[in-house]
Amino acid sequence: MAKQSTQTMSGDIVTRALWDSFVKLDPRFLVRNPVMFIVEIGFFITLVLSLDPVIFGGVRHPGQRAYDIVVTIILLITVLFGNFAEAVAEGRGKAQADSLRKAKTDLTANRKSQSGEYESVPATTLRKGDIVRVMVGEMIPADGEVLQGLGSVDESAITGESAPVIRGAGGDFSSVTGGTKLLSDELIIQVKVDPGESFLDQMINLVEGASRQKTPNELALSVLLAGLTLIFVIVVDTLEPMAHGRIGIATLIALLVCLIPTTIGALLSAIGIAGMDRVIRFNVIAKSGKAVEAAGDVNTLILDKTGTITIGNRLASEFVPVGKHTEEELIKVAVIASLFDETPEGRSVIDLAKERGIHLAREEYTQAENVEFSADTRMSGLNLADGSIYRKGAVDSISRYVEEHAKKVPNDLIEKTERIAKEGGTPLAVILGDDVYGLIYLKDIVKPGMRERFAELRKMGIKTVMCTGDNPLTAATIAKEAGVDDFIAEAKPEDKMRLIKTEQELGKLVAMSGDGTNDAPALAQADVGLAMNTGTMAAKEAGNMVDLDSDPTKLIEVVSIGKQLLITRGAITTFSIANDVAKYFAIIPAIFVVMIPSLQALNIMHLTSPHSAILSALIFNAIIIPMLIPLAMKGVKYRPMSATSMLLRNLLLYGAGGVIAPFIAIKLIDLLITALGFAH
Ligand SMILES: Nc1ncnc2c1ncn2[C@@H]1O[C@H](COP(=O)(O)OP(=O)(O)OP(=O)(O)O)[C@@H](O)[C@H]1O
Ligand SMILES: [K+]
Ligand SMILES: [Mg+2]
Repeated sequence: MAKQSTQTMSGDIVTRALWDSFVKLDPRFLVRNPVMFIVEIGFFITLVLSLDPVIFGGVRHPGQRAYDIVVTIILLITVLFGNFAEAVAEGRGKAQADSLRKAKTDLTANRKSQSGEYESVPATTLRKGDIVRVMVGEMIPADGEVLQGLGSVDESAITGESAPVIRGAGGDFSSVTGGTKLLSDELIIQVKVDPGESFLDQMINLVEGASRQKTPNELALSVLLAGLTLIFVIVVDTLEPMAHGRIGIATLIALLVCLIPTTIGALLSAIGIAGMDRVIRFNVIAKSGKAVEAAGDVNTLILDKTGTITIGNRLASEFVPVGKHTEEELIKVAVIASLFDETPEGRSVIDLAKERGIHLAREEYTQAENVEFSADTRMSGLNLADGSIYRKGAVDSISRYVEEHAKKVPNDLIEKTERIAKEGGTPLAVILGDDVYGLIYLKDIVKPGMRERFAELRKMGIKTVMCTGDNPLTAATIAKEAGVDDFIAEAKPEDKMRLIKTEQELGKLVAMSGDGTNDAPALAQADVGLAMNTGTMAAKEAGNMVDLDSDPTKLIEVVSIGKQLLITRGAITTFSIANDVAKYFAIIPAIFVVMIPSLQALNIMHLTSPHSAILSALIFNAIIIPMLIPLAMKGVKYRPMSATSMLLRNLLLYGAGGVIAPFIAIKLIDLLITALGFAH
């Protein structure tokens, strides 16, 4: 979905946004944005004045109606520009929602009835708990979990990724999404959602902004802006009697609009929407704007070792016998322990054994009981019908198992384990019964460029913690090589949870990624929980973001996007307020020089007339909004650096820029309208 539309604004989006700018003039809608609402009220007042200049009393000046009309038009344009900014930001999401809706229409399902027969029903009638059968070539009718079967699924309607993915019963690849297509085999699926709550429905709501609520930060900023607005309303109101009617109502309204923070008021929601949109274009679904903001504030990043920091394709590269055992004996035991182990590690043991000339047929072991690998036991293997137990697993888990049977592990086990671990490899101990035969050396390498990325994160002030089920020595080697700040080894899923809680107790915001059901509690506990799309339903429900590409390293980019959102908002707020202050100095002297001639000394801008000063400022105030739309949408260019140097740099750039820009622009506009003869 997301990848196809990389353009910032397409023609369709702009046309729709232009129309929406007028729809959004509805005061019932605009009242949610106090700053722009005040501008709209000002517009209504000057509109009435344009019709009857003395409706509120006072005397009619020559040329006043023309002036009032011009002010009215500029005020209307100001509001429209603000609406346009928001509409453009929403536009891309709406276009995406339209294409997602197409994936939803008119699906039928084969639902299992009471009698056990399958009957064809519309997908919209499916309920949580229903069982459906999907045949090759059919669309999967609802979100659910595979109960039976294994097949490849085309998820491009949702992920935009054309390569099919494998989905099957059990394990962490069992969840399927409604609206995707089964390309091979047959699946029996249990429906996990009621109508309207599906992943696709949620995505449509999200990209469309229908469920968008102001985030706590946005709310705080809105209150601040409303407060500033109120102050200026009071200030301008008290000016009125001082001016003894010499300053017209339209001028006072124009002055007010110039002083209140219209720029950030107009762009605030566009910045937030664009931030979520950037995440979506990155094929990550953020369930709320709050999640994206939290990503920007993250202090601690928890990352898995295998597959995140390392390539993750851990392959067996050596068999290391211990004690009195030979390599051949070791290989045989290792192969039996791996016969039905479908993990990459398990398959690679079989492959290496074949290279060494040892091959055993699965068919001879159909009576055996397969013991799947789990992150809790950190072992896998086979129980034969004759009662013999074959296992391979983490050396500490295996050692504990052996010692529980009152046996001692061979003396050379520790020394050989250390050798592998110090090289950054994962040692797996292999046992038959309680007898340790030796080690499998699993090789894994750190992904290229990891060191640089962690250095960037450090510059942003983010601590990275590697969390792994591997032994402390391997963990230390990989941690050093990759350049993470800290690590925990021999970690079980619940240790991640403990780590998150400890960090949070220190006042830190924590981000993590995960895919398994046992990651779900930690994903829910983390401030940013990025669930993999291939993961279980529980994980996807617990996290506040879902990565459609299932790439755990994306957490790093998500944090950068969040930071960029916060920085963009800060930069435009600084610019907006600096602008307003500068406008104050530019136009106030020009206006009051009429009343108090000694103010002439302050009139450094030498604008043609009070009216042209006001109009120039008002025009600048309006056009700065569309000029900043691209920045609001794309975000301020972000370089990793510490928060303080970032703050200083932005204050300098956007603060100083915001002070200087209006002086130059207003002077230029004043010259232009003077040249055109509108300055009176
Ligand atoms: N297929 C397997 N059979 C037996 N033991 C395994 C298997 N795969 C991994 N192990 C062992 O279990 C340990 C824990 O594995 P787990 O997948 O939980 O963590 P990890 O992959 O080492 O680290 P990370 O949490 O970074 O992914 C591994 O370090 C390894 O010693
Ligand atoms: K303003
Ligand atoms: Mg793992």
